[in-house]
Amino acid sequence: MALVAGMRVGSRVLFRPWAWLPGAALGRKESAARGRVGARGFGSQRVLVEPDPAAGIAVMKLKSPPVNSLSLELLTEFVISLEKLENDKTFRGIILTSDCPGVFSAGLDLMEMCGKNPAHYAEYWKAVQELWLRLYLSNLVLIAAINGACPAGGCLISLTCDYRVLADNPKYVIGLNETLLGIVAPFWFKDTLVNTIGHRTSERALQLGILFPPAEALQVGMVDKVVPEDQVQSTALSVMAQWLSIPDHARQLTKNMMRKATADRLVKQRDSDIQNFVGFISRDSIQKSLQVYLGKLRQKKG
Ligand SMILES: CCCCCCCCCCCC/C=C/CC(=O)SCCNC(=O)CCNC(=O)[C@H](O)C(C)(C)COP(=O)(O)OP(=O)(O)OC[C@H]1O[C@@H](n2cnc3c(N)ncnc32)[C@H](O)[C@@H]1OP(=O)(O)O
Repeated sequence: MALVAGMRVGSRVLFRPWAWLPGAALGRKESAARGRVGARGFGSQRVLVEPDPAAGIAVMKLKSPPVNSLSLELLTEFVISLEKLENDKTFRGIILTSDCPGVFSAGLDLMEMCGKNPAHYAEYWKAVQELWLRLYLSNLVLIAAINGACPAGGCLISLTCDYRVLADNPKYVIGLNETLLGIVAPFWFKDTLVNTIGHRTSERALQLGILFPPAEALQVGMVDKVVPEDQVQSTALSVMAQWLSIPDHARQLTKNMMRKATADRLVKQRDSDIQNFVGFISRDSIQKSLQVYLGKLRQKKG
């Protein structure tokens, strides 16, 4: 077996880019929970996993009501489920979707970024980085079945997937809307977007914080297919079949070739990226902006 840049070619699991990342190792309890997934569903409180070993795929459903905001707990459970599937050779692909009606994910949990201390912000940001790195460089085919609104961090998660299917509902907007909150998308959010929709469209979308409705999302390439709501899952399954018809080793090496440089940019500066986040989010002006935004979200109801 040849070794290419740390990847063992000839076995199904070609690369585990996170294995050497600081802080990537799971604790003993979590490690013990790993193992073969088998045919029964597994998962955790916030991440449901429905395996189909015969097909070599699993459907992963985010289930953190009301809006799948990416709390520290959800991020942790997400990473654990992902690693379980990555480590089980039965699985070649994951369909990522939501169990919360009308929302794929509301993005990063604003409560994790408001009124906490620097140590908490650092821990939180490290978890956000970790999930992005694992998703972005995953060996598995990832298909996002986007069955709800998909702003900011929710959009980022979908952008790490190899293919995005969006339900045709005008409420299901998608984009990196950070500027609308008075915050700035970090460089690796930006890079992920640029790699998907190109520089000029990203520049406009990021500065204006555009949340694209389905037809526009399709037009700019933010998603690959828009289908009626009741066809999202079946479309994701047929797209998956097409991607799984490609030999794993060739597809995985190609994916790595396309994505590694982008991931490496973050890997090389994880600590400084955490420090930037902590410094930025701790500013009084940023805390005020987030509070105002949260207030508007709550008022919307009343
Ligand atoms: C000098 C340069 C330095 C650069 C350094 C850079 C350093 C980094 C900078 C920081 C970057 C940080 C990046 C952040 C990315 C993000 O993901 S931020 C999150 C953005 N998310 C949003 O804007 C979405 C907000 N939510 C919504 O729009 C809606 O909730 C929805 C469309 C998703 C769903 O609508 P609906 O079904 O009507 O539900 P709601 O009634 O609105 O919400 C229910 C409930 O949930 C609460 N909630 C909603 N979103 C969030 C969230 N993201 N986090 C926490 N909580 C959320 C909402 O307030 C309601 O709560 P209550 O029931 O009222 O208590």
